[in-house]
Amino acid sequence: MHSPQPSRQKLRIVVTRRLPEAVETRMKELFDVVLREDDAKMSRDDLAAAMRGADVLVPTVTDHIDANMLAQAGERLKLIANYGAGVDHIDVHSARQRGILVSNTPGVVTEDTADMVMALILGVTRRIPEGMAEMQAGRWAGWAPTAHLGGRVGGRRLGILGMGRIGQAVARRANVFGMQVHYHNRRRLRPEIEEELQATYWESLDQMLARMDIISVNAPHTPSTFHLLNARRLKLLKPSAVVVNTSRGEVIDENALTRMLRAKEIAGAGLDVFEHGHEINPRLRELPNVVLLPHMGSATVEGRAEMGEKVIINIKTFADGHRPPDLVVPSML
Ligand SMILES: NC(=O)C1=CN([C@@H]2O[C@H](COP(=O)(O)OP(=O)(O)OC[C@H]3O[C@@H](n4cnc5c(N)ncnc54)[C@H](O)[C@@H]3O)[C@@H](O)[C@H]2O)C=CC1
Ligand SMILES: O=C(O)C(=O)CO
Repeated sequence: MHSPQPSRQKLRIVVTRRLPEAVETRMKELFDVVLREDDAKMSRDDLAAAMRGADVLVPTVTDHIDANMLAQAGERLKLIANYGAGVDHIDVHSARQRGILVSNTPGVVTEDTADMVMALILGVTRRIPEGMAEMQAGRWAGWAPTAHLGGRVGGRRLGILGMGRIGQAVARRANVFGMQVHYHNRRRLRPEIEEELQATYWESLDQMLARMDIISVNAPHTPSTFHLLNARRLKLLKPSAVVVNTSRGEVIDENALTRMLRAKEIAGAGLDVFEHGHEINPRLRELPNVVLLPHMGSATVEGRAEMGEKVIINIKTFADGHRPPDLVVPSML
């Protein structure tokens, strides 16, 4: 579909953030690459300039590449090789219309992010941050039969919203913890996978929400999932329910969730991602029944190195005139 590209050395690669050192070293060996000296998020103007000067841009989730930015990019940009699995910060449709390919790094983030889902579930249900705060403040007065009581996760009904790579990895873990796995997904899984995951499918998201003890959000942020968990749907949850989100903040109406947590209409939440990036609703920070993490679901040394390797493979394959293996096409979204 694309004419053969100029050789690797001739492609100018521009990276928007600092990447793990080994990844940057490998990129320098392989490509004509412009790396960052500092690690601040690029301003819109700097990002626009980076896009104009690159054959291949390597952005991250903090770079908002909308139709307007793409319109200013000029003719040079051919590939956006995203360092990350989620691509909701890139207007993939506009890129496609302009003949700019988009690739991402799926798969290598799966297990680490699923681990973090379990950490959030346990953190909220077993009240880990509250216990830690007590220890750090020197307030612990010793073991007591009625202190620090949380809820047992074994036997609880876990509803996974978005049963893709990460959702399925969460299901495997949840089975080991003795939870009952339920899911809602755009498409139902094949029977043999459902059986392996011991997962019950709900065609109706509303019906699933009303019956779950814990909800894990693992569907990507797309136009069809924006505020999928809106005030109306959040109200369907049991007051004892816990909501965990490691996908993207925009899938949940954060203000509605905050209001309901404050009113104890939802028992707790574990959030790794927020509706407005790192600007989180300040009221969330005041709540004891909430565990907040700074978007660190995929943050392992191993995972971040593998994400870099994936980016490099996508660029190399493209530079050799082939379709990048992790090409994102609008119909996937
Ligand atoms: N917190 C973190 O550090 C990380 C967050 N992520 C986020 O997790 C998301 C999911 O990643 P993967 O599991 O690898 O993606 P995936 O594409 O394998 O799975 C997503 C699933 O959601 C389903 N889905 C899409 N729209 C839906 C809808 N409207 N209703 C129900 N289901 C819907 C899809 O059919 C698919 O099965 C990424 O898009 C990214 O935003 C990914 C990695 C790390
Ligand atoms: O990969 C992603 O989508 C992330 O959010 C960070 O790893």
